[in-house]
Amino acid sequence: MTDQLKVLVTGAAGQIAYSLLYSIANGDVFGKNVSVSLILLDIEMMQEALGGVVLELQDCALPNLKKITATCNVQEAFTDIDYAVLVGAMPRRQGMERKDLLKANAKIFKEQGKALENYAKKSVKVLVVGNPANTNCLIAATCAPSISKENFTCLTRLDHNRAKAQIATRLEVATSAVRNVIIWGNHSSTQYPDVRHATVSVGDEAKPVPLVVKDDAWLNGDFITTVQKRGAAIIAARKLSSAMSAAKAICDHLRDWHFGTPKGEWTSMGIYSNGSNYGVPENLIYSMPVKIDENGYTIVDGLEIDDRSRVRMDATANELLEERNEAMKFLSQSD
Ligand SMILES: NC(=O)C1=CN([C@@H]2O[C@H](COP(=O)(O)OP(=O)(O)OC[C@H]3O[C@@H](n4cnc5c(N)ncnc54)[C@H](O)[C@@H]3O)[C@@H](O)[C@H]2O)C=CC1
Ligand SMILES: O=C([O-])CC(=O)C(=O)O
Repeated sequence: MTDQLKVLVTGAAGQIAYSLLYSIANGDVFGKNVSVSLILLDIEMMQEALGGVVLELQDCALPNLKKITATCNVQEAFTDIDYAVLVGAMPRRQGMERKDLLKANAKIFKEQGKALENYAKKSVKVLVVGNPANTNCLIAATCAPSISKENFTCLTRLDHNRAKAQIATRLEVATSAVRNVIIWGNHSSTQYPDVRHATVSVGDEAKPVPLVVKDDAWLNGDFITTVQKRGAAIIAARKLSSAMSAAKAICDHLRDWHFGTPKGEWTSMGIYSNGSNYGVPENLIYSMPVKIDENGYTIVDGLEIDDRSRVRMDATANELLEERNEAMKFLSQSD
């Protein structure tokens, strides 16, 4: 494993980045034995504020933080990077769905896909956070054809963590006792949070979540809608979208991708579908359960899908197909 990493964070003057950068720079994500060069990209207008973020990072006096580069220059930002954490994008406001952001944000991911193609290492690992995350990720991957599609992922770990926390709260157990929830599909209100294969530790035993919860009406109803609508609930309360929990989820996603998932556990990531798993159409970024080791991620295959799940998984795929149509129209109309 390399002992030096170049990590790009876009939207670096924004609110998610403010909660994220310390953890990356402190070694909580890539380990304490790795020195990190942080590249912070934001638009020109935000450079003064970004300068303040740099001052604060310096003042943290972190031993692993080798270098900080703050820039609005895309070529400088993307050159030779190992990780691209693409956060920079417009957030939604109350009353919007995440797909309403596609028009505003698609051009960012087109430009950054091209920058990945032209300047990044071919082994770069890309995490798209900016919404609509799945379709922005597909745009970036489409614009970077020489980089393996497997290297493009989007963040659904926040939804995964939300699902886990809902179950843990309901059962009054630690979140660490709940394993193997799944988020299927789009990071949107059509996502399907699935606990049919999840377990909860009771004493020394891992028991199926549905057997321990003993309330299928809740599991098929309020549990699902709470997770689906959690982002909107946070916006309604804060008048700003989630940032602390989003940053934590980004760290979880990156750490698992870098070091692997714990033995016996999977996680949820938005990944490229080649059409071979769970009836998900080809050429979508769709959230699925994955296990990760030193060879990369593998989709957890062979889980039984019941009729009710099938309907939910297809509904979220259909929404992604609609978003893809809009995105491809945008790509073909713009140069
Ligand atoms: N996938 C997920 O689970 C989540 C996704 N999000 C999304 O993350 C995105 C960022 O959210 P916040 O940090 O709260 O927004 P924010 O508005 O606080 O920060 C966004 C930053 O991106 C910058 N930016 C805009 N265009 C850029 C470009 N072309 N290159 C580099 N930087 C650029 C802005 O200047 C701003 O500083 C939003 O789209 C939000 O909806 C938020 C929470 C969870
Ligand atoms: O809801 C939003 O717009 C922000 C987000 O993606 C989330 O909190 O999951």
